[in-house]
Amino acid sequence: MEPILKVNHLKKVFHQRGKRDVFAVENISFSLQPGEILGIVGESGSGKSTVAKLITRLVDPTEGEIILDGQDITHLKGTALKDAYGKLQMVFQNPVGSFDPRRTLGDGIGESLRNKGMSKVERRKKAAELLEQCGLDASYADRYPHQVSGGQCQRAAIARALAVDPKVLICDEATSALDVTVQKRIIELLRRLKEEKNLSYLFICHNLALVQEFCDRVLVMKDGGIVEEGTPDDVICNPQDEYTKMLVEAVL
Ligand SMILES: Nc1ncnc2c1ncn2[C@@H]1O[C@H](COP(=O)(O)OP(=O)(O)OP(=O)(O)O)[C@@H](O)[C@H]1O
Repeated sequence: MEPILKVNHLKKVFHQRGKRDVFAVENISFSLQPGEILGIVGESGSGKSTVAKLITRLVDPTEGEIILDGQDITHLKGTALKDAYGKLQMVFQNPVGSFDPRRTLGDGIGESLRNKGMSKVERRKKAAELLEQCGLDASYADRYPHQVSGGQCQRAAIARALAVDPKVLICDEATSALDVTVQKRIIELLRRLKEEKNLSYLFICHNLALVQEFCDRVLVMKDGGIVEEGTPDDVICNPQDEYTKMLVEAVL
């Protein structure tokens, strides 16, 4: 099967004026299959978020290529990049901060549909539908981000990500700010949506237990590189790499 996302020899060096360069991501390659949930773990600073930002082109790679659904998107710009990004969306750790505080959740969810030429009425209808798919009553469309709980806001953020019918969701610590029960419900929601919409997830998470429960495969990152890769049972229960062993022991 053709991977839905493929990353080849990706590298990112941050140049900082008057300071040493930061080698955040060094020559990493991996692929994500359709319908797969691929976890990325690693200690703080190992480069996980930079990988997400490179794939979503929030930052430009120093070297390497990013192939999304067969298309090389590494150097796309402007409208071409926007079009390609209909297939890929991101869900962040802090849902409240990811919405404009002066606009309702419904407006936030409908924003990306405006570019598709949808009328205001159609956008409202679609936002309500998406909220319901994500387990929230349609009336939440009229609430502001500060008027909902963290879990509800994350559901709205997932609804917003789904508005453009993506194929891949990148979840960067998407459940880390939520308490354990809410986290569990968001995971259940992501599981259900994956089946219903045939999504693939890149799931960046420092919680190894959650990765073990949720992911099909996991990459372990250290100092910008991948040091181990395999099923969560293999990597977490039987780590081969010394760093992975240390990471697993640290949470036991
Ligand atoms: N814009 C930037 N400029 C300079 N250095 C950066 C920049 N963004 C990230 N870095 C550095 O790149 C390295 C990787 O950071 P990154 O945020 O990808 O790590 P992470 O594994 O996601 O960490 P965490 O789990 O704490 O979020 C770190 O040393 C970080 O300080």
